[in-house]
Amino acid sequence: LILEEDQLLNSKRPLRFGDINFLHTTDTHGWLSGHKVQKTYSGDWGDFVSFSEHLRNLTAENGQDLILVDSGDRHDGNGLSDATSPNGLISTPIFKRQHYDIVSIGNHELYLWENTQQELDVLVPSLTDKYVCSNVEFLRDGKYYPIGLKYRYFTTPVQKKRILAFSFLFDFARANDKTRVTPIEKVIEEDWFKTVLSHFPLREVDVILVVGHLPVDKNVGEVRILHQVLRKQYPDLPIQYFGGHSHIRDFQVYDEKLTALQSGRFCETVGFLGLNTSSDSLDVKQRFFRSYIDFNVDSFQFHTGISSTEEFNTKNGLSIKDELISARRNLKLDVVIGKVTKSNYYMDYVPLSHPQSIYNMLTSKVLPTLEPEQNKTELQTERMIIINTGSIRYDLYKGPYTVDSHFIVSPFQNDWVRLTVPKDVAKKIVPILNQRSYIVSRLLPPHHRYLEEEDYGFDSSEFGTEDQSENFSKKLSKGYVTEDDFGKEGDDTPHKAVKNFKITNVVASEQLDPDSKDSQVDVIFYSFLTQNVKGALKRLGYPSDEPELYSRKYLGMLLDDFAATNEL
Ligand SMILES: Nc1nc2c(ncn2[C@@H]2O[C@H](COP(=O)(O)O)[C@@H](O)[C@H]2O)c(=O)[nH]1
Ligand SMILES: [Zn+2]
Ligand SMILES: [Zn+2]
Repeated sequence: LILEEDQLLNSKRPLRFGDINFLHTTDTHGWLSGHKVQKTYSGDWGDFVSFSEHLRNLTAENGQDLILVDSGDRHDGNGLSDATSPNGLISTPIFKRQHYDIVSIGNHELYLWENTQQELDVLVPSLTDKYVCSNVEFLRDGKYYPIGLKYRYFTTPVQKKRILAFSFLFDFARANDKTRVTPIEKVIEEDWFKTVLSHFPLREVDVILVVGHLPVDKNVGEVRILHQVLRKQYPDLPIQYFGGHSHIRDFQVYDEKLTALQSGRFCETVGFLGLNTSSDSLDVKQRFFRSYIDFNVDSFQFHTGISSTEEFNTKNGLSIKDELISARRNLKLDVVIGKVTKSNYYMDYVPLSHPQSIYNMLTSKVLPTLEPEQNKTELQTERMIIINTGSIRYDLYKGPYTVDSHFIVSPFQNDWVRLTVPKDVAKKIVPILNQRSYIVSRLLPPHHRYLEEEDYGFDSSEFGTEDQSENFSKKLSKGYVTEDDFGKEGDDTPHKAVKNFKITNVVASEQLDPDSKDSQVDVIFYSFLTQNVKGALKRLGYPSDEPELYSRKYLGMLLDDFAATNEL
């Protein structure tokens, strides 16, 4: 069948269902109301619930199971989750209206005790045995307790498959002081873990499921350690990992019966995994099928075969959509403060020096507006302001700049602190902070190449503006083109690939006089970076005291004020 080009333009890659099928979300970061200015990701949590309800019926009718899993990071990145105190107050109850079979924890649930408390008060009690945390515990009356269950052993409703599930967070060193994260290499030596493996021998288990908030790249780190233990204990069993944290789409084959799926970020993707457990003779591509489903109603309706929106919207889905509308209204998230008219500002679709780089815009226009709280007599005439690029969470698109915008771009309400150091020392701090990836910079799939600054000549046309060149693929909307261990057909919707430029760990706004060589400089940075900056100064042979408070007007507030009085 030769489809007309416009049909091809809107074509989607169908799902291939297995005995057991999974839907995976990760790093949703509060984006439950969808992306208002990006049609590709315009689906909201109500649409996702409608989609999953139809898919559960569809699979059950075919004698198959559908399992839903989420691997954490459920706030910090959108006003729906971050415009309340504690953040997540309104968004978590909406999140939990989705019927998950396994929910695990991300590092963003652990920076502040108030967020961990919310997991314990809201999600754990309502999810009961579905909240699984194998290596994170909380402190109560001097004793550590698991957050939820350390593992879950359950039987699937349709196929009656016996699943042994674990959930691991990466070796996170910044958890609040009332929680603790035990690295995987230690967990596998703990009695409870060994007891579970011996209590559920091969004959008692059909599938091992690991839902984790950690990158699942088979060539690096912690998952490989876990893989060796599980594969040894369950030599011939299908094992399925779902990972997160690095905000990428990726799929990796560890062996014929073990694969790992990562499903992006910010409600841009619903990861799908179809697993055939029935036959032993299947090769890996017959046993596993993966898809990265664009988080929008077109994709959801296509995969459920329901063309009418009225039929697609379920009762729960519609009620969640209504709840999202009233939540956004109550939080005033769509109240307009200013306008983004000049251009879109991107995190890594353009190099840092590009005028459309969001880091360029922030360091050149917004950070210089930061004013000290203390009297200026104690201050130096020159200063540099350092931010970590991981604190900037999303692009800023043309259109109204609203109350939601600063939560989307920079949700962290960190104070600014100050250290005064000689200029020649100050100028060496940023290069040191950029030497390692300890302040997480984006991790793209191993096949994906970052572009360097010198690759600047690429087509930097606006995201979403289609150039009308003859070539068919050029007419596709921009989006993910994911290359993984199964090739480049994993995205459910063909896109024209966006390009990603390498982004450093930190960037700085420098107001330094090139002529004054030996002056002292005020180095201003987020309180969040204190240990990193002090570590860099120590490496420079300039150990420092604790920094002083400079300002409590966090970046999101600076951006709001700038947008209210300037054209962005
Ligand atoms: N400036 C701040 N940056 C923060 C803070 N909390 C987290 N972060 C940044 O987020 C990434 C981790 O995000 P993830 O979604 O990949 O888990 C972390 O590496 C920091 O760069 C904060 O309070 N202030
Ligand atoms: Zn995240
Ligand atoms: Zn994370």
